[in-house]
Amino acid sequence: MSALLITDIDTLVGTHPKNISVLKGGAMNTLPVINNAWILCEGGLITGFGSMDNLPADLPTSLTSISAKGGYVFPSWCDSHTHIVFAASREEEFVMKIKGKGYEEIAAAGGGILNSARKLQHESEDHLFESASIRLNDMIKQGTGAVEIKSGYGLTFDSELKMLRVIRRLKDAFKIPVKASFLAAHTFPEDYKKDRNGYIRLIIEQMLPGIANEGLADYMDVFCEKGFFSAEETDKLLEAGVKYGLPPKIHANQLSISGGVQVGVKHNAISVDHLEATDEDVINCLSTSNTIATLLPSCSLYLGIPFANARGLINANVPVALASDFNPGSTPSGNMNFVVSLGCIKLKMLPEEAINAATLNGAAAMQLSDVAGSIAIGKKANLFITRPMSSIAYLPYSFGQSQIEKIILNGEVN
Ligand SMILES: N=CN[C@@H](CCC(=O)O)C(=O)O
Ligand SMILES: [Zn+2]
Repeated sequence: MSALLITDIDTLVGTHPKNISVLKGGAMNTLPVINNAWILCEGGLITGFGSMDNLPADLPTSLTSISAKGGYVFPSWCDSHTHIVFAASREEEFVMKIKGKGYEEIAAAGGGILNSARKLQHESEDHLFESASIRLNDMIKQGTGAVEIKSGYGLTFDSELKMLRVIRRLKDAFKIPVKASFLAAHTFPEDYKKDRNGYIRLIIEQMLPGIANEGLADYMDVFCEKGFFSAEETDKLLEAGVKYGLPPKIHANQLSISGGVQVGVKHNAISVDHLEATDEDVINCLSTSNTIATLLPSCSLYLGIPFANARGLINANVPVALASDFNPGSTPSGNMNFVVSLGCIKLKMLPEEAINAATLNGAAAMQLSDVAGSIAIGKKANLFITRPMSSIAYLPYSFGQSQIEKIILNGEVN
């Protein structure tokens, strides 16, 4: 693999000191840059960067050199919350929503997650891998360079493991870091609607040991929400997950104050995600923890539900991450450029805050801060080069349009 040198970078963005793994509160507004810069990648890693005035003379002999032609270079987006393994789209529900039906109503009528679970049961592992690969390639073209993917459309022992095996294949096949979350507790399958404890036992006594045995998951996820899993049920599930070495990353407070944040924090969740419903207790609870608040503004936009209180969280010194939530029901989009724009437009995050939330804090929400999320020596050389832009703020400002010209993965132009 030859080394890659990128020169003539108008602005190299996100040159945080390597020891900073997550940004909280006021620190989220600090986005260090180098103007008129170069960056060197060797062996798939960032091995040097600096100002063009100090371009080293002793460069590797086998070197590919490209000019950024006055564009900006960013660390790739770190999308820490997705559900991209699914069997089929759900545009029939999209039309129901246009006609006025709500997310909970559609779910109660057998749509929603159960609809996706029905569609996934008979889908082959190969087919799921192929369709998820197409989605992941699209996301990479839009600047994503690290991703978390959830199970949760299986809801049976075989189908949950099938989903997790697909995620493992994605881990092996793609050049970007991929993390897997086990989300059998996404909803109660039809057969267990009247036997909730039975399903929880199935997860704890059969699925978790099976998954641990094959090393298929990195995290335990639960949809803690009215009509789905209660705080008490979530507590039990997270405790079991921790016993099998799976730290929690959970869905909390999407539709109501569910108690999920408090339960997540109790079990040292890496992140609690959604938080469209938030009150003072939730913010206070997070502000005294190390748990990241992962906000998913594309979901709010698509479902027409409230946007999370990013300002309240940042003001309370909580680390905030932004992610896509790409899934067939509530967010059929994995475009992180758009997520960053929504972070600014609807969550009132400053461009620097939104970019940090979608890079370094996204990496932290996948425990990947040592390899991704900023421009630092030794991190993976997953980057994107933009067109020339007038400022950093132009990126989220030009919403719905891509400024990305080139994708670099593992130090190679893609
Ligand atoms: N809320 C739970 N899970 C997904 C939606 C799943 C679906 O509707 O298929 C989410 O994060 O939005
Ligand atoms: Zn989700």
